[in-house]
Amino acid sequence: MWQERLAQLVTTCHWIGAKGWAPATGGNMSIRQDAGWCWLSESGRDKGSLTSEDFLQVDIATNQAPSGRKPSAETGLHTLVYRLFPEANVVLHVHTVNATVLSRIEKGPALNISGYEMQKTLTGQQSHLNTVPIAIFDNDQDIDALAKRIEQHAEQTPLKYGFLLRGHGLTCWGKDVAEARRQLEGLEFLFECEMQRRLYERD
Ligand SMILES: CSCCC(=O)C(=O)COP(=O)(O)O
Ligand SMILES: [Zn+2]
Repeated sequence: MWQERLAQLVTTCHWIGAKGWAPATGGNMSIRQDAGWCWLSESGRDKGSLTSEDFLQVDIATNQAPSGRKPSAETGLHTLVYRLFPEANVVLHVHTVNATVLSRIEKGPALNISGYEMQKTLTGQQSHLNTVPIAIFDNDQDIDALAKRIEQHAEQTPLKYGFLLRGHGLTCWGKDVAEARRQLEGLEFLFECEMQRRLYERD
């Protein structure tokens, strides 16, 4: 089961690379194996040309990789998602221009998306009239501290779909590769719309 999921993830990484959403080794991707383990992209790789050999098994509770190779520098954010959301089986982190810039333009704690038909690409959303908040966290080179901050925030305000790291990128997830990929593409489309709207409306 997880082997098939990993093969699908590799295909999705190539798609992400072709989109230009993981430039210059940016981004990282993972799948859940089971309740205790996940498979994460190796740190420093070009994420657009990964093979299944470039994924390392990681303990979700401890962030340790038995192989001794170095999983993503942002492993702690992937394992946090797997701990917070038992239904999440795939995590995608990308460095798109829209996520990077919009998360800086928006100074508040969330990007509120409303008024777009494409919101319905996000699981459970049925109307453009709803507001979908995507939380934004200030970036931090200390991933343990960042993960703790996100975890504390999530205790008060549940996260949905993903979160933005200010000036850094988007992390999103899904129950399977298809859902994570659809939501990534949907969010990126919505971010592009919001960038353009703010440019033209000077919001
Ligand atoms: C190369 S961009 C800086 C690190 C980063 O934000 C990222 O997403 C890639 O880090 P990794 O260790 O997963 O290669
Ligand atoms: Zn990153």
